[in-house]
Amino acid sequence: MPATTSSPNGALLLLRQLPRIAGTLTFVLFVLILGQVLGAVLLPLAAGRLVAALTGVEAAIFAGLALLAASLVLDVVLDPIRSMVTARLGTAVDAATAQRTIEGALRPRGIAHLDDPKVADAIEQARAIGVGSFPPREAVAALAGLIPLRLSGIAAAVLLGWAGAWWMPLVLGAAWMLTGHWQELEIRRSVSAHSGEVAQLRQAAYLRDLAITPAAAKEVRLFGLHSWLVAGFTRSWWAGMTELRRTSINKGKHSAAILLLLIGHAAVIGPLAFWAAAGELSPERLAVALQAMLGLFALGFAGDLQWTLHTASAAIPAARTVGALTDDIPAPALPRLVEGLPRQEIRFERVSFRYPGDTRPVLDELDLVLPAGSSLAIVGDNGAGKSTIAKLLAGLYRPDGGRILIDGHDLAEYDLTDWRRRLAVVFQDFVRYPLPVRDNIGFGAVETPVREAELITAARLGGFLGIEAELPKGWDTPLSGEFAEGADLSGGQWQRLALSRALYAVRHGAGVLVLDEPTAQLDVRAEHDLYARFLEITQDITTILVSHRFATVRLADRIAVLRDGRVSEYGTHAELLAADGRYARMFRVQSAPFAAAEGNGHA
Ligand SMILES: Nc1ncnc2c1ncn2[C@@H]1O[C@H](COP(=O)(O)OP(=O)(O)OP(=O)(O)O)[C@@H](O)[C@H]1O
Repeated sequence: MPATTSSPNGALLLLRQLPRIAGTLTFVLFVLILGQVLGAVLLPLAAGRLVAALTGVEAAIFAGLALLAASLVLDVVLDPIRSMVTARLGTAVDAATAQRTIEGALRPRGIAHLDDPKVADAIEQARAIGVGSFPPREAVAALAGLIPLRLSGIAAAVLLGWAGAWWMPLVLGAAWMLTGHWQELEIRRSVSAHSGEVAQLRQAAYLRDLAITPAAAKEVRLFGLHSWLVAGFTRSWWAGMTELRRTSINKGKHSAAILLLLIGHAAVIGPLAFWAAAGELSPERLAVALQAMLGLFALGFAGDLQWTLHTASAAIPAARTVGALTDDIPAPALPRLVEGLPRQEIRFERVSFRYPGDTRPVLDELDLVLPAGSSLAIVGDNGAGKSTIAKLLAGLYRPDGGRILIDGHDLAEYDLTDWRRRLAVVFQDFVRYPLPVRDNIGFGAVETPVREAELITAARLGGFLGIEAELPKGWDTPLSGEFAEGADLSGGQWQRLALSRALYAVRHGAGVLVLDEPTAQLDVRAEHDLYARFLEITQDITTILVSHRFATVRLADRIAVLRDGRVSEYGTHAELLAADGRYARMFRVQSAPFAAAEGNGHA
């Protein structure tokens, strides 16, 4: 999963990308910037003419006033337009950065890259959280301020050379540029040192979200976390920002910079004063030269503009890193799996797997066979690797060793797009989309428009039918209390919805159904109803059922017990009970309270 190394200079990268992101807007902005610079050039010339008028050259008054008016018009009239263009360009850059990040994060066929801390960091940074909520559009605004500043500094240098002497801008310009460069280096060092380790700001963002989003609202109140959250957020935020703002300049260099600038100015003012006193420099030229000399500061350190530019543009190389994420094998290079598989079996052959960064394998040369059209329940302790099997089957991770064979075809050698359409999976941590019910179910086959009849059939099989009738807008109710006429569901209702989504996918051609703890949140009746429909649901398809409930497990044709990364027992419910191994013991433990209750009832 190679990611190109990111360039630390986001500002340059931003400048290079601007014409590609929004060519016309960039062009307009640069024309406006030139207008602004022209205004800055005209101002000292106007002052010169006006001084000339005051000292007797009467005709100069008109030219002076005209130049002054032109300078004001360029500044006053163009400024709001420039702000508008800058804002629109900034929005375009934000959109392009977000799009690049989204595309890059979604590109790899698996999800292992999301477990890679480097990629996770780059994603955080590209989201512009890492560097203190400075979105890239602020870098565009800083750039739009910095470019005219620098150009007007160059223009001032030319004027100083013309009005004073050719060497003056060289001496003073060099002093400003050198001192500015020292500070720029400090800023860049600070941004690149801290943008990579943004733990404090990430922590602050997490605490903020805990406080303001519904997900944790219940527990935050129950545990009385209010003060803890506010104090924690404030501490992390300021710690992060202080770190980020720490652009300390070396004291020796700071003194040298002040001395250098003092010498530079003295070297210019001295001769100007001397020449003016000696009558060798006209008052007009003196006025222009002095104004231009003051204007040269624009070549030096630009404080917050530079800081914002480097901080806010840090998201640009990060987005490039994420945007450049690739798959090990480009998807188009892989052949497509034959349609309608499996017809014979799904086979895990000596499959080993450990999560990125983990040392302990979850699966260790696991062998497992599931005949097509039948159902298999997988049982095992918490953390045994049951859900991991589902993730590997969906190609979300690749095995480190061994093969997953679909009718003899190794999944690793095929384009997964078609295979994933064959899969309908309800993960244990399925997503609760805050979208209309219709979409929540329709996501099972997103490429076809949702038809009412299919929606109803899937909802009936999943046990959701009837719940929609109680919702404010029926099938079109957004499933979140945060929307007008929206509603939230109970845990069990969400589970029925997720099941309906998977069964909707089955009705659209998915031939393998994977249910990870499908009854964990169902009430007794709903669970019973599901069992009653189990045969109808799994008819003609291949089913994998992960469950801790033996009443669910025993519905399956075969059962596999997972232990130490391998299958330790395999067979029908009756066979495994007869074998009197671990399965039989677990079954007895779970059914004991019921057996006792029944016994008491009969007594
Ligand atoms: N994304 C991940 N990154 C690192 N480790 C993970 C990840 N997901 C799961 N694990 C680890 O892999 C092991 C197997 O997890 P898995 O979810 O497959 O277990 P399980 O058998 O489904 O457990 P349960 O019965 O609790 O649902 C666990 O030790 C877990 O901590």
